Amino acid sequence: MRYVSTRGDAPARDFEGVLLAGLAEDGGLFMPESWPLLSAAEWRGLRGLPYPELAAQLMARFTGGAPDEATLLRMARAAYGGFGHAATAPLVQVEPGIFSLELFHGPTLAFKDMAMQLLGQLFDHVLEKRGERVTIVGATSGDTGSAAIEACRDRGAIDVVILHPEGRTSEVQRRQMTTVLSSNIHNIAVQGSFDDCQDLVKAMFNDAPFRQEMRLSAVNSINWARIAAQVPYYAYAALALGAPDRPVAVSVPTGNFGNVLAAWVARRMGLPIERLIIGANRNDILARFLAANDMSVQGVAPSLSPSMDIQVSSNFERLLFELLGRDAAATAATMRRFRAEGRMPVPDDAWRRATALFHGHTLSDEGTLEEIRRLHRDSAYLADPHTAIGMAAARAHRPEDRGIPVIVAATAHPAKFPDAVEKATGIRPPLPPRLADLYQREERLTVLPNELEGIEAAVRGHARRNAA
Ligand SMILES: Cc1ncc(COP(=O)(O)O)c(C=O)c1O
Ligand SMILES: N[C@@H](CCOP(=O)(O)O)C(=O)O
Repeated sequence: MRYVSTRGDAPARDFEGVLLAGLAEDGGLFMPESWPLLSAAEWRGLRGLPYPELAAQLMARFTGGAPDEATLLRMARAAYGGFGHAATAPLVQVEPGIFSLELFHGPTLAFKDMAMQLLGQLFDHVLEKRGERVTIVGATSGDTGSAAIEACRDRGAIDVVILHPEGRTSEVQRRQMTTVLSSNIHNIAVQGSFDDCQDLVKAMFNDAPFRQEMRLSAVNSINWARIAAQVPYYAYAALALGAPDRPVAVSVPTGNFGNVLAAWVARRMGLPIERLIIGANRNDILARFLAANDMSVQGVAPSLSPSMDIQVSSNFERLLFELLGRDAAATAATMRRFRAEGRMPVPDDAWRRATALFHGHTLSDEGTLEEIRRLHRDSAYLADPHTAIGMAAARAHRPEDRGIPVIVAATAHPAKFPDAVEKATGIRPPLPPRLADLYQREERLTVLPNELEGIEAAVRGHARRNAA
């Protein structure tokens, strides 16, 4: 299995090369050269498998034998063994035809653990095999950071530097990152937005000498391995609801477009996912694109669902590449114009193809609170603000055929956003016992302006051991 860049000007790599490289050298994102397709019989054969076995079998379709399936299974068992639910990702019926796929039973209480716990194992395996070290630089609006930190803390061959937007995460999210005092973990609060943090990360990757010197690697969903490891949970839910013999729809609260892209990949692999519904908060660039082919950046505004306070959705480039018929030169030119002008010129026929499958829905903060309240009142279900947006989007855009169930990605535990949940329901969800003293723990972080030079200097300081 080989991977190519969406911008067509970087060497193709194998899975392990893609894992370590993160972003392609031409600034593009890696995509499989061709899609692994499973027959209906093969999908049926996966029904009822425990989650780690399913994950290992599907990941093996992307690794091309390195790592092999037996190694992947060992990793998946280790990755998901510590989850707080025996099913790993339980599927809960919330109302007729609408199901919550709970992806928040991992150590940091958000869906990021589903991929990141496996990535921690993968990095260890590949780095040990090659006798190499890496410096992981990541951007977070709150959840990727803590999941990466938890997965990589105290690992000998990895230094981790996470950038988060100062003051724009929930307190629980910030503390989950900054209270990990392991010597290989470093948190930088950037005076800017998540988009600024993500730009800084991409700029570090595009600075070739720095990238080489620091041996940079990525844990954001720009790294294909993240997307691959998010595919199995959609298969797990769809198979449980009758796929491949029954179509399903999926609704995903969306920011960087990684999670919904993983559902799209599952469809590309042959699962009958009939509709993909995107929930957005006021930072609704994707919903505006779907409604009117208006992909224009308007500046990031804080909301009650801070993990989705994103305007530039990195993974959209992967869908664009497909919509443009895998024309890498056209993808690169479109991305250059988007960066220069803040507006993405998507050809009309490509936009129409996107709208045939994707539906967008925007919810205000008031609407989010109302949805949390409604879910609690009508279904006795406590949802975090991100999940609530996915639920509202599912109800608004579910297929007309009510026999098609909608799987809603429940992306965070309500205890990560206790203020919003309490405001809506009067209930303050408690943190699990292992995090009960989170508010008393010592924090360590550096606050820096949104300037590449200073951030690179900080990364260099933290990652000295990696210098070539
Ligand atoms: C809780 C939560 N929900 C939804 C999202 C949006 O997911 P994605 O960025 O993959 O679109 C995020 C951030 O990624 C998140 O942390
Ligand atoms: N919401 C995310 C933003 C980064 O997304 P990623 O999927 O690209 O890592 C976060 O919580 O950090």
